[in-house]
Amino acid sequence: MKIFDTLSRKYKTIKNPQANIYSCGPTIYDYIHIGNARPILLTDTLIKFLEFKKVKVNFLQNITDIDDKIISKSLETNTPEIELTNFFKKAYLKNLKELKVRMPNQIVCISDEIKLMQSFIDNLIINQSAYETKSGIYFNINKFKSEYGKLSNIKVDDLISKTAEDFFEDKNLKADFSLWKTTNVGLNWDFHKQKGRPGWHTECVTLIDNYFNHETIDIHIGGIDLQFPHHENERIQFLAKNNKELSYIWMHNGHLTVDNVKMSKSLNNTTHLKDFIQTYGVNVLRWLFQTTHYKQPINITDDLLKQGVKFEDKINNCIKKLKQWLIINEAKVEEQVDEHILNKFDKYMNDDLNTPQVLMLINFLISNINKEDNFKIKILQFNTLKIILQVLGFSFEFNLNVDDQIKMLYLKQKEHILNKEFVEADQIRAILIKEGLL
Ligand SMILES: Nc1ncnc2c1ncn2[C@@H]1O[C@H](COP(=O)(O)OP(=O)(O)OP(=O)(O)O)[C@@H](O)[C@H]1O
Ligand SMILES: [Zn+2]
Repeated sequence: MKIFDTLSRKYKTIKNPQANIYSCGPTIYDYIHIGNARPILLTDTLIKFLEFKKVKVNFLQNITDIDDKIISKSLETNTPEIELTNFFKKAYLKNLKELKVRMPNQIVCISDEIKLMQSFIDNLIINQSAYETKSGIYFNINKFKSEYGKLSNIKVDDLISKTAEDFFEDKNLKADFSLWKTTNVGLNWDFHKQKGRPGWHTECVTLIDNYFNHETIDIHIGGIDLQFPHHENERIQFLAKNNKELSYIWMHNGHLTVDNVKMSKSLNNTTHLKDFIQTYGVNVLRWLFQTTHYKQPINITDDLLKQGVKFEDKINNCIKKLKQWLIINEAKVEEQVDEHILNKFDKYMNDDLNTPQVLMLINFLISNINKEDNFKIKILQFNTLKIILQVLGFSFEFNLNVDDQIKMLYLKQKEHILNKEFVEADQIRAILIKEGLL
């Protein structure tokens, strides 16, 4: 499969029978919003497709439960950090369940691996890629001037004038980022005779380094806003410690926007995922993300959401009609699939997850199924549609088998309608709606 790699700015191919994948998880100081769900569902679609292709996936995700934003929220709301992060961790895991994602093989909270981070940092100090000052421990960018900035196409000299990293007098270079912050505010640990906590970039890279045995992973995923400084800083630390690339492919998703502005907590323009799911359901969200190539931004509008609801209705109606058709024609469901269409699906997905093209294929299949009279072709196409929808993570009532009693009721209801016995027909109608046949 071909995927665009942000580092080389080229398409790269995933060929191995096994893939190690890391996706930056959320910082848990609030409910996640639907923008945050974009990298989650991108990772899910990618993994479901790779597994469909029989690739064995090992997927690791972190949960950032040590962070400045968490400390601020804890102070603001007068809630202990641990209470706060426990609450939002539970909410996050519930979100993953509701999204019906392929769960990570491991989910690791940063606070459970502080020792690992300390030993990772010690490694960098020993090989002079990091240095200690009063305010903390910093990465020594001077040592990697030719490598640093490659992922985000930034030159170190430009960075020094632009960087937003806090400027501490005791850093060698303004752009040197912190691996460990000396502080006694918020949760902290003893390290090098000072109290402090790890920096965010070190949190992620340490997990990757440890859980994937210091080897280059296959795919690293995250939103485009993380490309710099977060991913740049992850990459350079891994390179400094292991003298290898962190990831073979860096995959970045575009933003979900509102009025063409990034959906973001700090801008107060978010819709919490839990609220979206309650109003629209997960299928509409998956559809929304698949309408556009994952690298492109998506601007969310009421009109777009209406189209998503229509898409879901269209599939539900197709399934209902097919069930009715099977009853009337006393036909049995068969297993065959349309290999030609599946090959097309494969081709589009192999092409850097071209989901917009796959959605067109789905629409084509639905209209074919609806108008097809030939029993074999109709079922063949439905089976193919079902596989495609499942790989894309959609949930529908795919089982076409109908209980004998419900079949009889359906036939009876048709008879009542024919005889103009509308009261009786309506009574049965309510049952049939409940059973998903009407
Ligand atoms: N509007 C968005 N569209 C797509 N992806 C997003 C959006 N906002 C955040 N992400 C992604 O969600 C993931 C989790 O990020 P993180 O927890 O750092 O979010 P965040 O930066 O706190 O969100 P916010 O920007 O709202 O403060 C990251 O991969 C990030 O790139
Ligand atoms: Zn990360």
